[in-house]
Amino acid sequence: MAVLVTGGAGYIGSHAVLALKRKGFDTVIVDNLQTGHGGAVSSDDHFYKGSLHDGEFLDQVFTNHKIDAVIHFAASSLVGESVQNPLKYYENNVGGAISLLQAMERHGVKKLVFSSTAATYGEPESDLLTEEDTVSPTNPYGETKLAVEKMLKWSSEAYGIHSIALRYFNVAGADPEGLRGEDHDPETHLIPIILQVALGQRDHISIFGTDYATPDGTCIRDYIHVSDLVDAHLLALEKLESDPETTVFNLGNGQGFSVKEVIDTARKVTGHDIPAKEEARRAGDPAKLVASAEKARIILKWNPVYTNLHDIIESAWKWHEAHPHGYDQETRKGD
Ligand SMILES: NC(=O)c1ccc[n+]([C@@H]2O[C@H](COP(=O)([O-])OP(=O)(O)OC[C@H]3O[C@@H](n4cnc5c(N)ncnc54)[C@H](O)[C@@H]3O)[C@@H](O)[C@H]2O)c1
Ligand SMILES: O=c1ccn([C@@H]2O[C@H](COP(=O)(O)OP(=O)(O)O[C@H]3O[C@H](CO)[C@@H](O)[C@H](O)[C@H]3O)[C@@H](O)[C@H]2O)c(=O)[nH]1
Repeated sequence: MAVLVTGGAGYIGSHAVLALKRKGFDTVIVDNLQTGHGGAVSSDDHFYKGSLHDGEFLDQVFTNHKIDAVIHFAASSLVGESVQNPLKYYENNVGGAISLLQAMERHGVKKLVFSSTAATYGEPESDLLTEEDTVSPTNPYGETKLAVEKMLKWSSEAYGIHSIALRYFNVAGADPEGLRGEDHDPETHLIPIILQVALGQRDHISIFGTDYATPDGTCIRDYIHVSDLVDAHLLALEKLESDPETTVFNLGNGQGFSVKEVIDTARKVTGHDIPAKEEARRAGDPAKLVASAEKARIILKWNPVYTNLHDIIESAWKWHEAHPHGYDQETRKGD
């Protein structure tokens, strides 16, 4: 029995594949490499290059392998881009999930773990967001993820496809053994951009907005290490095995850091100056997103290891120093 990982050549998906294999699972990867990398796939992986939108392609994958469960990472996932091009997000995230669920239904696969997001909440009504808080996204990306969560609820009732949606807060860091890391092109995420400045690949980091209602005026986010994050997926698979209830969990560290605090911490980690320029707000950004992950800690028995921002940035820095051009120089498979 294998776990199908959609988006398994992407940042988080490739770390999940490693974690699954380290636990002895057989894995199958589906990815169209629109933002993923052949270099993030091992030569011995079952890798299918193609799109979720292609039902016949998915049928082939589900026919070739006995798939027991799916972890669905494949999506478009940039807040700012989603405001500029919302239909791309509805097409890829909602359309892709529909096509995947239809294929699962055709092939009798009943377990799904879904990458959802803190962006489903919108402007928070409380300091620590729980799964009970109001969901009211401030950007199309969050809307599409919320739409999929709702589809999953109805698909559970109608087709018996049970799922766990994991609402990630801001994911950062790299595989502790250095085998995978974060490489987006163009990079838009705060921590890797800061590290590109430290590497001398950019002159400065832009701080998007200094007039938010936060202590230093910059946005606050809850950063979570990718290894801790993927561990929760394995626990979610176990939970679906023993108790197939469709539900949602937050994944974060419960501690918020402002953009300025992240830059300061990166200066300490890297020993570089990292010049910063204050600029206008980026559309779609809520002021503050910090998780209560109590539900995951209690029910999934999830116990994150990297609870310190310094350690998370240090782990990302090690990968960036070792791979200053990301996966570019590395062997690609499946191109
Ligand atoms: N990075 C974060 O901080 C964060 C936070 C919350 C949620 N998420 C979610 O986690 C998931 C993974 O994010 P990531 O940062 O690894 O992004 P990523 O862009 O690195 O990975 C996404 C992968 O999916 C593939 N893909 C996209 N559309 C596809 C399609 N139609 N068919 C086949 N493959 C397709 C891409 O090629 C890529 O390899 C996404 O669903 C994202 O919304 C990420
Ligand atoms: O050059 C930059 C890049 C980002 N930021 C700010 O840094 C914060 C974090 O931004 P970023 O790293 O782009 O992450 P988010 O926009 O918070 O979104 C990430 O985190 C979400 C969960 O909170 C996920 O759903 C998204 O997929 C993922 O991209 C935001 O306030 C940005 O405005 C800057 O000030 N300068």
